[in-house]
Amino acid sequence: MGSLDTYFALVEQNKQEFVERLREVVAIPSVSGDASKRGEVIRMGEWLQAKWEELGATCKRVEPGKQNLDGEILDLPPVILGQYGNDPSKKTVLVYGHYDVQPALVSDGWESDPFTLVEKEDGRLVGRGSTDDKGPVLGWLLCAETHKQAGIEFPVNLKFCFEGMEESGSEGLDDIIIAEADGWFKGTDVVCISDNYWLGKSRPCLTHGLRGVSYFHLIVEGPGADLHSGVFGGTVHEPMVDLVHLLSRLVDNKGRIQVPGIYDQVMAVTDAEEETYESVEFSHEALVADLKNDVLIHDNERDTLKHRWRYPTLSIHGVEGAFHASGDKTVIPAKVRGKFSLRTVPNMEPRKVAELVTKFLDDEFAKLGSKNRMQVVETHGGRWWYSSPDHPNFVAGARAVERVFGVKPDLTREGGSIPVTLTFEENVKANVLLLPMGAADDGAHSINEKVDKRNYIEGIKLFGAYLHEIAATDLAAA
Ligand SMILES: NCC(=O)N[C@@H](Cc1c[nH]cn1)C(=O)O
Ligand SMILES: [Zn+2]
Ligand SMILES: [Zn+2]
Repeated sequence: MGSLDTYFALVEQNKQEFVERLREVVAIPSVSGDASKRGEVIRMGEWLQAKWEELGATCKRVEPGKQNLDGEILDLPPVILGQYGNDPSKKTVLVYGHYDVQPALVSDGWESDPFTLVEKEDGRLVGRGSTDDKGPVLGWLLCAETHKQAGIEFPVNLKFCFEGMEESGSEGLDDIIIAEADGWFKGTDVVCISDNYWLGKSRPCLTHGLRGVSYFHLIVEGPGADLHSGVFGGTVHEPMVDLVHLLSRLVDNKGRIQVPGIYDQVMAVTDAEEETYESVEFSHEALVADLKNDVLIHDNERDTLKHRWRYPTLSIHGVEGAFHASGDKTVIPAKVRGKFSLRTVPNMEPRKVAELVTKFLDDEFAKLGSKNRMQVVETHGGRWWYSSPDHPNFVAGARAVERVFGVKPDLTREGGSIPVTLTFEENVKANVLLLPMGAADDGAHSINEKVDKRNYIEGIKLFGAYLHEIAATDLAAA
């Protein structure tokens, strides 16, 4: 039996133990966006470092500094850098993941406590972070542990970079990557990130593109304090009325962005690209089932995918300062802050996007003739990423998928953003492969987040198979 088969057999044998390990990490509520949970985020980073060190890895804990979260000054969670193996005759693979999670409350609609992993009869492992991104981050550790347990030589040198702020803008991480590009990350041959999802539920994929994000706040303020609508309605310019008007001008209800010039920067669809949509496994039927209702704009799968992968979109997220509680408060809010973001694609320039959006809103606001004050602020952003799926890193990933699942992977792009991907590619100067573990219906960021036990266990096998394939691949053929 080959060493990889021995590895697969041991992963199978350890299945239930691996579920228990996931239970242990899900139980640490490492919510980076919640100041009261900062200690838990740090504890999660320390847990990871300790486990890797027990296994024999060398780790470095890097402190990204401080953060001002709603007026509270907090320590940013550590970035855990690691090196497992240092054999000059082996290739070096750098893996990235995040150990923080999105907020989760039972009152959001969870069927059970989000931080207590529940194994369902249908194979779902339900818990916050199970798929995003604790399952994959733990998967790399279990892959290394299982090799050791089986007495199989680890096929590569593994470097890792695990952060605790991904769900809150990866504050401080870019600077660390740039500073360590010729330090800790020196000698990296390829990078692998497991932090996205299959296109459907049955066929694995390799991902070679991400959209960027440009996030804006649109602030409208007028009177010095909230007002009584019976006394002042109809006699003052209401900030909320101005804001609602401006937000409504940004995008139409077919998803078409109304900001002039936005589509000018978008790369045209080529014949070669058209062909790539033919073979992917994606159906509206499954998508509608996940959505629970048919709210789709487009009437065919290809257009839906194009609008997820390769066209820009604009979403309106919320309004701070508006009355939102139950009951009927007759208030005129004095200051409101609308939040929206654009997902950006090749070849959109973030600076140009901000310029176009700001000019459009300035012009629209001027048309209102309002005496309120309006301001547009870009609060955070990340650039799009696109890479060729022909690189040997992807060839190794595809071979690993075939070995574990017996099928060729879909080649996908992702509608979401992982800005750090481009930071690694540009600074570490190595090809990046996105190798997801979870399925399309995992519900990352949503209620009842899950990873299917099959994806989790086969994903751990996939990570091992990928590392063995990398060891056997001629990367110089790039
Ligand atoms: N798993 C990737 C992911 O969900 N990324 C976030 C990144 C982000 C951007 N702005 C705030 N977070 C995404 O929304 O795409
Ligand atoms: Zn994630
Ligand atoms: Zn996430």
